[in-house]
Amino acid sequence: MTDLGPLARLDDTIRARRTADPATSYVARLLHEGRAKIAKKLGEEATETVIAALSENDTALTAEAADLLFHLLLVLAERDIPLASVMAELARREGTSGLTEKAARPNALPRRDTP
Ligand SMILES: N=c1c2ncn([C@@H]3O[C@H](COP(=O)(O)OP(=O)(O)OP(=O)(O)O)[C@@H](O)[C@H]3O)c2ncn1[C@@H]1O[C@H](COP(=O)(O)O)[C@@H](O)[C@H]1O
Repeated sequence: MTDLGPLARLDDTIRARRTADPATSYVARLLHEGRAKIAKKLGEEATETVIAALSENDTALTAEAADLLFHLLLVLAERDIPLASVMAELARREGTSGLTEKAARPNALPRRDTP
């Protein structure tokens, strides 16, 4: 099973930094700048992750994935959504194929594999 320890620890650190001095804490500074700036930052990191995903550079993709997770935790912290809630949602989905779930949606159209 994946060790979520470091992610949970980082989440605790981020939430503890909410009241830190923006002059000495990146987390505090970004939170101080507000929701729009944090969301924009997450978008930038997502784009950088996509670019890295399309490259053959595993080191770059690993680093961008870390940046993306870090900024996602910031977005959640700013909204006061516990990481545990996201984990619980993933646990709820465990064992349900994405294909099965999608087909069961109201108004789901039959899949067309050919154009
Ligand atoms: N994991 C991280 C982490 N990952 C990335 N970053 C910072 O996220 C920022 C954004 O990355 P970019 O490459 O986009 O930086 P940039 O281009 O200079 O950003 P912009 O000027 O475009 O806004 C950088 O300053 C990185 O250093 C992080 N900053 C902090 N942490 C963790 O958060 C903890 C608390 O940090 P502070 O709040 O700074 O004490 C640290 O101890 C770390 O564990």
